[in-house]
Amino acid sequence: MPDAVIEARGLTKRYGDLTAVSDLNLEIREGEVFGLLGPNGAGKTTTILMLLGLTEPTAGTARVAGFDPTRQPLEVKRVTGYLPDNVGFYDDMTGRQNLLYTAALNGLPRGEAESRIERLLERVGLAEAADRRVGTYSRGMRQRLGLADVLLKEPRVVILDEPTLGLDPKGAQEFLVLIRTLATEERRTVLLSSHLLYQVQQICDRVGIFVRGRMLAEGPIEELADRILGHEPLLVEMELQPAPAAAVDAIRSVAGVESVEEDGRLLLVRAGRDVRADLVRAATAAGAGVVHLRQRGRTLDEVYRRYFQADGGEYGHDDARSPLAAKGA
Ligand SMILES: Nc1ncnc2c1ncn2[C@@H]1O[C@H](COP(=O)(O)OP(=O)(O)OP(=O)(O)O)[C@@H](O)[C@H]1O
Repeated sequence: MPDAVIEARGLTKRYGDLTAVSDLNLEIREGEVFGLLGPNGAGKTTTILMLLGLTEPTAGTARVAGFDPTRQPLEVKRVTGYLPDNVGFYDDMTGRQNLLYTAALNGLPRGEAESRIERLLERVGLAEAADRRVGTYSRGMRQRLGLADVLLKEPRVVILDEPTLGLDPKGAQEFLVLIRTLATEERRTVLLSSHLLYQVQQICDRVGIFVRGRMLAEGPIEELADRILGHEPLLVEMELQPAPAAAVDAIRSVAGVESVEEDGRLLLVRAGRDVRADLVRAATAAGAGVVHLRQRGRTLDEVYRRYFQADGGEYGHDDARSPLAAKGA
């Protein structure tokens, strides 16, 4: 791919017996937002550290803006802004002072630094809090200051590790919109990692699903859904109260319904087409009340779960460790 800004070929990292990243192949184009998605310990941070030249791969190669992170770490650093999952600032200094400090470290002339910082503080929504001590900032404000810090050197590539971690839903949403503009308005290339599929999928052009060091699938979310759920029947769960036997028979005879199973108080209806409206009509006509109806499958939730199951089913729906448990977080 000629215009790939981030590239990995067979990238592998082993720590003793543990393979943290296994044979990763990846190409991210200019102006693209790519989400590396997977549960804790999947190997996302290790991948990022290899791309930044902060840890050496055991095998394989990487390129960032044409540079080899292992051999040319300084060149990679010059064109890449990195926001780690735990960004550090001097708490006794104000937001503006922290940015001035970074600008000085990067050798930016004072006048240029001041005007750039003014614009960035405005952009990340910190203009009013700029002269407050960072120690008084919320997690969301620190993240926004982190983004301003990353953008100071106008990087071509922006890499963010778990950028929405610890943010409330509104803060996360605002921060994601800000990240999206880096690609859409400025053609920067963005790689972010997250275990919160629901949060980040909305701004990613493509995602890679990462489990135990391996990228199991990669592409736009809709394509992944088609690939894994493409020809499957729809599954609808219903709860009826009252639930006369005649209603279950009526549901069975709705055109397109392939099977009806009873699972406690739930009816699981499998169908070859979207039969939801017909199910409600049939049940109601037979004297039932529909108190719950939900379509299972063909949702992102299902796509994610299937990839984990395909990998050995480590995570179930109700497992607190499951990425799905964080849904809506
Ligand atoms: N320096 C190290 N030495 C030994 N093992 C390590 C080291 N760094 C990471 N690992 C292991 O490599 C695996 C991948 O870790 P990594 O931090 O890349 O995962 P992650 O997907 O970023 O997860 P998290 O969201 O928890 O940071 C984990 O099993 C981790 O324990």
